[in-house]
Amino acid sequence: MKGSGRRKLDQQTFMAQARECRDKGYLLSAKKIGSGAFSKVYLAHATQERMQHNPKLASDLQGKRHTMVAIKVISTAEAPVELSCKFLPREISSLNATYKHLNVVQLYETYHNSQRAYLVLELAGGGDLLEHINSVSDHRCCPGLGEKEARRLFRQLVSAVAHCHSAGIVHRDLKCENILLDDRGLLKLTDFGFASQSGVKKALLSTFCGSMAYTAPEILMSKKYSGEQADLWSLGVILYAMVTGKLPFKECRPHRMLLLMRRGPTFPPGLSPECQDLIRALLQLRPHARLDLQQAARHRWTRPTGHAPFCTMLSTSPVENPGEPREDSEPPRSLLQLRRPQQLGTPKSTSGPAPEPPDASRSRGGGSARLGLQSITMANLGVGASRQPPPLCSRSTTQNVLGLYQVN
Ligand SMILES: Nc1ncnc2c1ncn2[C@@H]1O[C@H](COP(=O)(O)OP(=O)(O)OP(=O)(O)O)[C@@H](O)[C@H]1O
Repeated sequence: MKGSGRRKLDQQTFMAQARECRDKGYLLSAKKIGSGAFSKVYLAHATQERMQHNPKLASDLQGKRHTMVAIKVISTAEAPVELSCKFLPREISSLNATYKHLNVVQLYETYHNSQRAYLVLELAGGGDLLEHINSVSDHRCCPGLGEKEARRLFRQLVSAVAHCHSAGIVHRDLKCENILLDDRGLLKLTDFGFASQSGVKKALLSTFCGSMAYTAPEILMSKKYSGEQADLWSLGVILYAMVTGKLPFKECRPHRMLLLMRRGPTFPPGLSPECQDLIRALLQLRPHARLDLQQAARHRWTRPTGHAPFCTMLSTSPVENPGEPREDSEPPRSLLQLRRPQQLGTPKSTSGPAPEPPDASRSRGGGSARLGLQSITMANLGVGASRQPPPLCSRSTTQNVLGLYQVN
């Protein structure tokens, strides 16, 4: 279709979406604040009438003193059937199960027709953690966030993940792109499309999920795994990315990735020994050897001497815990500044052959990532043998987080 024809169709689609939202009590703005493979996320306003009919929305927006929400519009008619039948229901039920925590994006309501599904979400207008790390790195002319800010965000992240786990939800796709910030600098965990309901039995899982750079070794090895322990590994990768502006292990080929994991992370000079210790304790090859969430929350880096105890942090009750004030001087970013770098907009597919992502480590799993892994075991990776000191980082293993999207 020619450019003008495409634009006209897009306009008609948008008008239809705006009408459908208005009928439900939301005023859709033309401001697109994000997109996925089959979804677009718009800024919208809830009408007073809608708030009167939706107590979740009313209580939350009154506290925030605005009427803005984010509406995620999913083109179910165009998407693979798996999305409507599997990933979308999973996302909705996980968001319902994790309602309500200050650091997990809230789902206010959903509606759908034969063409589209709509998710009315809490607005997190401060961009994602990846953008934040990159912009702070540029600002400081030094990769990564300062440890003080990283600690503030990490505490909120641990709290969010603990809340999900206590609600029986394992995320399985924890990564910087799935962590949003709001205008107050509060962290909001999102994108539960790969989440799994672990239930009471906490059965071991076997599906390959997530993005390779954040994926736990046991998943790369196609082992049955505990979703909780796999999430802990991803937390270690995210913390490393926050404090260094880089990924600890960067390889497209799973077997090479496993070798890097076995060697362990290397750290830039100047990073505190406490922070290094916490990262190492999360990035343990043996899932059982990883710190659990309670231990991560009590670790001396997370809660240095003089910090108020953070006992409310791991509260399992589904109520808001008090947010922590921003300690850093980074000003909150306004919605007007919200944008995604061009290269982040590459569509991702939830099934079938994905359009080639800019970097394979960003693509979401799938069978191909497991090829050739069957013969790799903890034993031949040398787990348990004494560790060699990690080699100096080479460029390929310490790619700047931004660089991830520039590699083909
Ligand atoms: N609640 C929100 N507030 C602000 N922005 C949001 C919100 N939810 C999503 N976004 C923006 O929209 C983008 C796409 O959202 P999301 O990742 O949920 O869509 P998706 O269809 O699951 O994407 P993918 O195809 O990558 O899985 C996010 O990266 C983020 O920038």
